[in-house]
Amino acid sequence: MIGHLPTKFTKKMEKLLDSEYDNFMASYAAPRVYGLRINALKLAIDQWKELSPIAARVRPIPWAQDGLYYAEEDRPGKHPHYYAGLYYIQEPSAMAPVELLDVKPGHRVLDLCAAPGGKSTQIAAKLGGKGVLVANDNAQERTKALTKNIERAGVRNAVILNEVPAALAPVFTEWFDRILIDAPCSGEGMFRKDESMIADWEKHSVEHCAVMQRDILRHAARMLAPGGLLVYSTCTFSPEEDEWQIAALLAERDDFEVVPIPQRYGWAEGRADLAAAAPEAAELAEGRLSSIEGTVRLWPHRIEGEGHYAAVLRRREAKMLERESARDDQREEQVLASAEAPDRQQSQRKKEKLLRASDKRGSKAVNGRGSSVGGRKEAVADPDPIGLWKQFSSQFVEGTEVWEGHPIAYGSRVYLQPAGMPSLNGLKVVRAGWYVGEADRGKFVPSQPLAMGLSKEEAVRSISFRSDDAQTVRYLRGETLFAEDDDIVRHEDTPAKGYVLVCTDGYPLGWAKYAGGMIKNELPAGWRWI
Ligand SMILES: C[S@@+](CC[C@H](N)C(=O)[O-])C[C@H]1O[C@@H](n2cnc3c(N)ncnc32)[C@H](O)[C@@H]1O
Repeated sequence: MIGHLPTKFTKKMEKLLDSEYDNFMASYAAPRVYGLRINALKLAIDQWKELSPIAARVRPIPWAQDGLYYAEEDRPGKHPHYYAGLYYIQEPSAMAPVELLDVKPGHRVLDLCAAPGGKSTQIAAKLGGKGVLVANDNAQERTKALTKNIERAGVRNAVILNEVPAALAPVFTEWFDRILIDAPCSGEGMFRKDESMIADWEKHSVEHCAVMQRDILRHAARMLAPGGLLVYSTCTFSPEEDEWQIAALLAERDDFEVVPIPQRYGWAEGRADLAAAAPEAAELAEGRLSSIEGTVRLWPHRIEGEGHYAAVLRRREAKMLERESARDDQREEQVLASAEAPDRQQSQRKKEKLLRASDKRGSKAVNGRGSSVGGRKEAVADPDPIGLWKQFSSQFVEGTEVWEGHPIAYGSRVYLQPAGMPSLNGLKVVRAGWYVGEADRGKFVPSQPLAMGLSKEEAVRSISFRSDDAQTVRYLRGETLFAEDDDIVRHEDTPAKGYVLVCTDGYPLGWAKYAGGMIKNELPAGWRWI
């Protein structure tokens, strides 16, 4: 492995690490560690341990509340609990940034570079269903995995967008309490986990990444409410992408300050000495430059995890300082005018195209993915999808009257959108909220994300198989199952026939339709066991 590392990289690291260099290089020969994070939206670690065959072999990840190391041979991605969204498989160091973000239920949180959604699902668990998660990624293809991961985790209060930060900033100015920038980076910290990152590193230069990061940070700063926190993280070691980015932001924004991260778990402090070489460092007072020591570097030779960098920044309560306003606003407008115009025009053109396509089909949501629910035929436009949802939910779902969020319709699809969102007009919206289903020929068809976001108790009809029962995998493979009326858990006055929530160990996997002893599988093809 060490032999594959580019010389340019090893030379740079030698200079950076000095006496620690040999230990660092030795870490590439050490086996990598594996992590999963229990989804607190569904259950607590202790509850999962009672159900899981691998519970005896996991160990806590010190810096992550619900994080656990597991043994590679246990392959938790091949267990029904994974399909039920009981955990997310995530590299241990990658769990650190959200722990630093201090998310509380009720916050408005932006995950600006969110795909495939590891940190979004972690944020959602910390919100506990209260407040708003806006998960965004500028890569359309990657928002598919993001959406599926958020939906599998049973998140009810997320809006998923596919935008560039410049398009979001005017819509969400000073709107968020918490912002995470898990920035696209040169990925030097991931060389051990994923060797393909080495080829990428040689292709995408550190300088190119640094320019992108600067742009992302600048727009993110506009979206943070005074008093709010922003966490900036990368999985790379290059100072240009780490400490330099923080130096540049501090130089540009007097109202931002570093919140020092306590040195624990073998984490190392950020390198103010390296920040001093940033082009903007000369504009920084000594105290602000040295505050960059309060950021952290996670080195693979010091911890059980891959390489990472993280900084916590607070926007002070006071409004932006006078000095900044005139000159910087002018400059920012110029940057926006040049960067934003093509993006927004393109976004508007794309949206219009999607809406035209949607009108033609008369049924599809603005996400433009054109996927039908449950592999069925396309839905037929219905004049009142929200009315049909209300009717459906009053019959099939318990307790919706206390749910947060309000129904909105895009074509025939219905979403529950978190309260208080600004208008999303003009933005590329992948999910306008929790996608609960769609109207089709006067009926409401519940969605897979609705199933995943419910608890067993909320469905008026359910059936649960143990995770080691062959029926569970058969359901996940899309097969028809057989049962008796008495196997369907329901209220006395509810007939056995109809939609039933299929669960494993009590946690939802998807819908089926029960009639006369047959459980007809409604699991969409893309959600099946592979
Ligand atoms: C390190 S990955 C994020 C990983 C993710 N936070 C997770 O935990 O699963 C960086 C992401 O940033 C996205 N990205 C790159 N440039 C972006 C931009 N200008 N705005 C928003 N997202 C961007 C990439 O598509 C990529 O998905």
